[in-house]
Amino acid sequence: MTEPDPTLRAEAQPEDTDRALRPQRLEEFIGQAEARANLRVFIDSARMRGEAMDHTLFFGPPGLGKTTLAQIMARELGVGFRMTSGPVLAKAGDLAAILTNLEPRDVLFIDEIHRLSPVVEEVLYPALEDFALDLVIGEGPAARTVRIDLPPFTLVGATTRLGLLTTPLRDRFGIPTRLQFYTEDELNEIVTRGARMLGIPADPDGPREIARRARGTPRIAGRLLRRVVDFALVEGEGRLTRAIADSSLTRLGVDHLGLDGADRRYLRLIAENYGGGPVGVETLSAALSEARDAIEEVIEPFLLQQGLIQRTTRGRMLAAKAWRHLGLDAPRPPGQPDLFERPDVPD
Ligand SMILES: Nc1ncnc2c1ncn2[C@@H]1O[C@H](COP(=O)(O)OP(=O)(O)OP(=O)(O)O)[C@@H](O)[C@H]1O
Ligand SMILES: [Mg+2]
Repeated sequence: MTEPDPTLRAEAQPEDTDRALRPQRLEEFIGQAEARANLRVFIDSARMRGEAMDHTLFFGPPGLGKTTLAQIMARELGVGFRMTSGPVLAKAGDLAAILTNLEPRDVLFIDEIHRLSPVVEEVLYPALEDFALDLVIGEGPAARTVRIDLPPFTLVGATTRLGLLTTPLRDRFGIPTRLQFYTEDELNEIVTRGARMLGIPADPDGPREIARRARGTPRIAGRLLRRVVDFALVEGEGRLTRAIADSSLTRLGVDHLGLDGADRRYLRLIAENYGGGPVGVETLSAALSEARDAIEEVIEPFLLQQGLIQRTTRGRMLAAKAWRHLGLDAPRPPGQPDLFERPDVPD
C-alpha cells in the first residue's frame, strides 16, 4: 500500500477543508449524545437566567468536534465568539487585551489550552473566578496591584491532552466534557449528510464504507468523503458506491479498520523490532521519527480504543487483534505452552 496523504490525518489544518460540513446548531450535531444533552440543559439554563454560561472544557482526540461545539455554544447562547489558542498567548498582556474587549456573556474559546504559559495562566485564574484582572503597576517596592472588573464571560477551553492541564486550571471549569470516538452509525449519518451537502448521489452502503474506515473521527470522515467524491467523479460514474469507496480508500492507504500508513508503521515496529513489546513511547518516537506528542495524541488513542494495543507501566504492547490485523503470529511467551493451540482430541 502507498503512504497515505498526510492531509488525511486528524490534526487541524490551518485551512479547515471541512468547514462547509460543520454543523451550525446543536440539533444538527450528530453523536456525543450525552455531552449534547447536557449542553442543551446548561445553555438553556444560562439563557433563562440571562447569565454567562459556566466555563466549559472539551477534551479528547483531534477532530472529534471540540472547536465545532464551542462555536455552536456561542450561537445557541446568542453571544459573541472570540477565538485564540494557548501557544498564541505569549504574554500576560495578550490575554488581558482580549479579556478587556469582551462583551458581557461572550464565549472566549482557547484552543490547545494545555499550552498556555504559566504567566498567562496566572492572569486567567482571577478572570475565571471573579471576572477580574489583577494588573501590576510599577516595579520594585513601588509596585502595586490594581483590580479591574471584567464583563462576565464563558471560557471554553479545548485540549487533546487533559493530563497536561494544571490542577488549578482544570478545577476552574464547571463543565468538563470528554468527547468520545464516534460509532460507525454516527459517522454513517455524518457522511450521508455530507454527501447530500456536496450534491453527490450515494448508495446507502457507499457512505457506510467511509464511516467504517474513518477512525471514529468526523474530521477524517469529511476528508475521506471528499477524496472518494473526487474518484467517483473522475474515475467512477459520479455516484458514491461501496465499490468506489472501497477502491479509493485502499488507494489512499486506508485499510478496512481505518488504519493508515502511520498506524501500521507503529504496529509493525512493535511487532517486528520489539517482539510485541512492552516498549517505551520515547523509543517508538525515535524509531518512527514522530514527535512523542503526535504518537500519544493522534496515533495511540484510536489504537487503544480499538483494542489493538495496551498501555502498561513498562510501555506499549500489541494485543492479539493487532497481530491478526498485521497477518503475523503472536510470539509464544518463553517457557509457556501455547494456550491457543488446539489440544489433540482423540475421536
Ligand atoms: N458531530 C459532528 N457532525 C458532523 N461533523 C462534525 C461533527 N463533529 C465534527 N465534525 C466535523 O469535523 C471537523 C473537525 O471538527 P473540529 O474542528 O470541531 O474538531 P476538534 O475536536 O476541534 O479538533 P482539534 O483537536 O484538531 O482542534 C469539522 O470541520 C466538522 O465539519
Ligand atoms: Mg479544534
